[in-house]
Amino acid sequence: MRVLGIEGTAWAASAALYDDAADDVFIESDPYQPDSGGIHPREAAEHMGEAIPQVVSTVLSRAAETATTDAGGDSDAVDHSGNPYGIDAVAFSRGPGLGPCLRTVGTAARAAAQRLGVPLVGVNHMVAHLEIGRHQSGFDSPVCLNASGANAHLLGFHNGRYRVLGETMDTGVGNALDKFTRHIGWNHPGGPKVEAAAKDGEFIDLPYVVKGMDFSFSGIMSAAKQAADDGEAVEDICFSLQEHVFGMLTEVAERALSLTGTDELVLGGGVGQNGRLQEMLEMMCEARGASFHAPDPRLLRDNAGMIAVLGAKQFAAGDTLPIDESTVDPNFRPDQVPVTWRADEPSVARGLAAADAATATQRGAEAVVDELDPADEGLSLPGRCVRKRRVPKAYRHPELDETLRAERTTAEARLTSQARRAGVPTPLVWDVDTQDSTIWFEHVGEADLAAALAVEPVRAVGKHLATIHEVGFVHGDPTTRNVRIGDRTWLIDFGLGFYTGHVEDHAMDLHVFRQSLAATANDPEPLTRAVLAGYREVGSEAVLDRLATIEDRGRYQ
Ligand SMILES: C[C@@H](O)[C@H](NC(=O)OP(=O)(O)OC[C@H]1O[C@@H](n2cnc3c(N)ncnc32)[C@H](O)[C@@H]1O)C(=O)O
Ligand SMILES: [Fe+2]
Repeated sequence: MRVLGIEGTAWAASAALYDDAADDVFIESDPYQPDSGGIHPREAAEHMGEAIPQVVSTVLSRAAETATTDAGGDSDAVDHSGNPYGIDAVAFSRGPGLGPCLRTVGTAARAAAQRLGVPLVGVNHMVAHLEIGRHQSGFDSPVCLNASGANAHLLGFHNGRYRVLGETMDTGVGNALDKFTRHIGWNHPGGPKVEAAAKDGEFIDLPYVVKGMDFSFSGIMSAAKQAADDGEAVEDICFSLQEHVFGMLTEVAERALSLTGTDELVLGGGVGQNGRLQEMLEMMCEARGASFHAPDPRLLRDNAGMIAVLGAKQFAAGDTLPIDESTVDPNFRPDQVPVTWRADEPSVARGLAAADAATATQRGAEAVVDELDPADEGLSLPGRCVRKRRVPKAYRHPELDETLRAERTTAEARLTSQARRAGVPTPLVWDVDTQDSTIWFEHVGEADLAAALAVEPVRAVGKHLATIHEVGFVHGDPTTRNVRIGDRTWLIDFGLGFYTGHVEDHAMDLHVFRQSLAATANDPEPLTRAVLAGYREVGSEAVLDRLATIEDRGRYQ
């Protein structure tokens, strides 16, 4: 099967030919390069108008040549399907992206499909960014980190869709870097220039914001611009931006591996070309015994090859688009796509129960937790005891690593006790060593909630979250792995918690929990209702209203 792919969501006017028999991808691209500043949507669309016909024509010439070559000179062996190129379908990027660019590309794709007399396939650009990595790696059901210009998110296949496990709460990662470089007068794209300048930089402290598997770049970008205005060396800012921003992405990727019990990670998106980001992800995966795959740069940045490859999978699954239903969608979210081509494949969370049962030592996203004999630790305690140690993360800059481990250990010890005083079941804290980022806890519960999801404990989590919010702090990472179940429902792991009275922060806490349910539950609906019902028992209606707004912002499903 041979598919013509067309891409043009923002800056890359690109066409490609994918031949599944040879697993060969031929790509022809013509990037739009603004003279100054960032991408101007109108200029970019004009570029698409001129460049798309040319790149398509180059790819069609190639298709014509290879159609006869493939046949070994015997043209009868080629199914020309009414065209001389042996092309079976035309796939195009339907969104997300810049409206004017998408419309130009949509028109070109419809025209090509009609001219060739083949079906049209509408591809989600984000899903294409991650499917290309899965395709190349041969992984079963990986967690996918998409680090692109306009987006940044973690996705995993579950219940027929790519679920958003976590994502940026504001700008995409590439756009964040590009905004900084624009501020200091560098033109688009800024990412590669940041990478080059970072080589000579030294570490300065910048904001670092993760909430469960979600994260935010607005604070760090303002701080970076301010640092430049204050005369800090640009190399130092670039170096530190990479250490913080990619540290955040690597941390949330690790949390997603831990939550889903998966040991496969693939990278996608233009920022994925960054050597430091790849190095961090590689180191993180190696430390936890996971496999990591980053596609070649030509398939990471925007390109039609990834559109053609996913287009071929969709076409094989019968997932084609009638011309009169083929309008583009600038806000097309990855979780809106029915994943027709993976119908019976395993969920990203397939290893959950097994991973949970595996060992007495639990390797969470940031700590190693061991059950131990208190006497061996020189402690005289009445019951079972676990030791939680935040191990240094080799991928993280040592200074940042030390700060985060110390802050989180302190926060965890303090908030675990405070939640308990507010009436929320949490383990007793036996001892704390902040130097060594270690806490000794009372052992609680029989299993993680993730391993045995049920309505009653989920309702209790809703109530517990409302209780701590009323006292004035958030948990920060309330996933189904941070809840222990047994005769009661305990909250654990308050390391990302902080004091706040803001409705937005409280609602984010609930949102993080709901996201973790959607990513791992077979039937998340009743669980979602239960957590809201539990919250309503003690919490404020304003928080529930805000949750609806947050989820609307991202149009979560
Ligand atoms: C919607 C779609 O149009 C958009 N695509 C996009 O923005 O192009 P993409 O090729 O995926 O990513 C481009 C971004 O990738 C950054 N970038 C490229 N090379 C980089 C590098 N070495 N280090 C850091 N960032 C880099 C650029 O600065 C730019 O922000 C998206 O996928 O979000
Ligand atoms: Fe992209």
